[in-house]
Amino acid sequence: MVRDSRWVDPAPLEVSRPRLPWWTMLPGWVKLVLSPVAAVVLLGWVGYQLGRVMYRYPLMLCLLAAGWWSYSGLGPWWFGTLLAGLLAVVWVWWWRHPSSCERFALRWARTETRRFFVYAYDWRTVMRLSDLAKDKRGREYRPKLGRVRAEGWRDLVRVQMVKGQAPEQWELHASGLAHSFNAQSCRVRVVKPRRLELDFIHSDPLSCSIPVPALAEDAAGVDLRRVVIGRTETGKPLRLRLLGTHVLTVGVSGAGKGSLLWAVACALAPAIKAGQVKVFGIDPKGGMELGQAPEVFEQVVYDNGSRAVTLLEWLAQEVKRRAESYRGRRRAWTPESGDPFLLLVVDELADVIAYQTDRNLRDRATRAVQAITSQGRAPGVCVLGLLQDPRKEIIAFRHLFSTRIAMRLDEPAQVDMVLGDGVRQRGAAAHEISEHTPGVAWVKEDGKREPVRARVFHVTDDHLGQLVAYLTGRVAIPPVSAEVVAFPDRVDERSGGAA
Ligand SMILES: Nc1ncnc2c1ncn2[C@@H]1O[C@H](COP(=O)(O)OP(=O)(O)OP(=O)(O)O)[C@@H](O)[C@H]1O
Repeated sequence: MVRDSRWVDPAPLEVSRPRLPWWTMLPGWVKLVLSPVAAVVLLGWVGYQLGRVMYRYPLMLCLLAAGWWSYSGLGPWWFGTLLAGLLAVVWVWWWRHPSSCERFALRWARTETRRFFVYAYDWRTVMRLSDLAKDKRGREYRPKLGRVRAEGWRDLVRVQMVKGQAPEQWELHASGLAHSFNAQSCRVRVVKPRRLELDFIHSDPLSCSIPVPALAEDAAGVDLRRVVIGRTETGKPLRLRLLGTHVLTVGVSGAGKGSLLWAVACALAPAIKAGQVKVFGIDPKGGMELGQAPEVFEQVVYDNGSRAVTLLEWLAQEVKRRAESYRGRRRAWTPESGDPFLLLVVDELADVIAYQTDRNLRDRATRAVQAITSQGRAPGVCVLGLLQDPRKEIIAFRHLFSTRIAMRLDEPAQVDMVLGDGVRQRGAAAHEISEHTPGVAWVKEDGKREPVRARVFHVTDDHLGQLVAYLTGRVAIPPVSAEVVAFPDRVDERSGGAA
């Protein structure tokens, strides 16, 4: 027997009604009149797509056409012979002249294959799964894949963002994008409104140390706006500005801060010798660093006590004196002013302005450094401060250093403190610099959006010997090489001794 026989309304039919394109509703004669226009538009679209493919993959298309022609026209033997001949030519070219082979053949081939098999192949899936594509009213808005350039160690991929997107969204997804496209890391750079360039990094071009070049002879070649102290990851010289700026370098112990300061000294050597640049130094570590070549300095102090503070206060006075003497005559220091350019190097700045236990000395040192950094740019005085700990309690006036260099650091928060907010998200991961690559650093100048990754020259004791010889005119004494004596064999403790 049926117990509950009440009538229940059937569920409404839950299927979406098919939507026909608008033009199917047009009357037949209108379709007839418009059909030539539609055919022209269709042909134009097909031509545009074909042109795009030919523009993106010229090498691949030429090779495919030549392969098809030789295989079908000449037969498999000829095809195999021509292919082997082509490979042999490329190999010999690469062997005899690798740079031109790389530039004109390998880079093209690599770019087209990586574009096709890596980026174009997976683009749609990766955009959807990373939430960078949007679905609105049944229409998908997907970022467009633009130009790809494979340089071997990195792929540069241009992207056109969808409307309403911000580069910050891409920065948040950078790590996921790197994994999706099998890269070690991904950096996001803004090229122009709506256009981004993604750097997919595959290997580190700065993994080998870079020797310091021979000392220049001519002081006229020293440009204080572009002092070359290393090489960037793109192979260009790393140019550090000293005139009109102050430089703060932060890195853990062993990050290579010493190399950086000696690379600056080597680059300035002709100007130091000619008296156009005078370098002052404070090394609170008892001279372990600056004491290696004291001849570079006009005056150098090996502690953080009253002598260091007196030097700082003298420099602060000099800044004021110059500012007064230039008043009404010139806006900023130039070599024609008659004064030398002054560079103050403070190794472990924290020891001078934070760790000094005598409060009076600490306050005087802090006031003097603040005075030099806030007023010294125009009168030709520059501070190069080296530091291990960038916290606010250690240095509250980081913003007065307009060039900041982050060498290897321990934590991401330290990178933000040194380089400023948002720079780490753009790729400047100084906390990920390997301990096996001392001297690698991220350089950020105020006014330039993009940080630069570079490695400073490796300055060895030999180079320092040459630098001292160059400045003093004395013959360089090669460092004494020690003979390593093997440990004696372990003596049995029971028989009366231990090795
Ligand atoms: N640019 C470089 N290229 C290759 N090796 C380097 C470079 N700079 C430094 N090194 C090596 O790294 C080690 C540490 O360098 P350095 O003493 O300059 O570091 P640091 O940051 O000054 O350390 P600390 O703060 O303890 O003085 C040294 O053995 C040095 O030879």
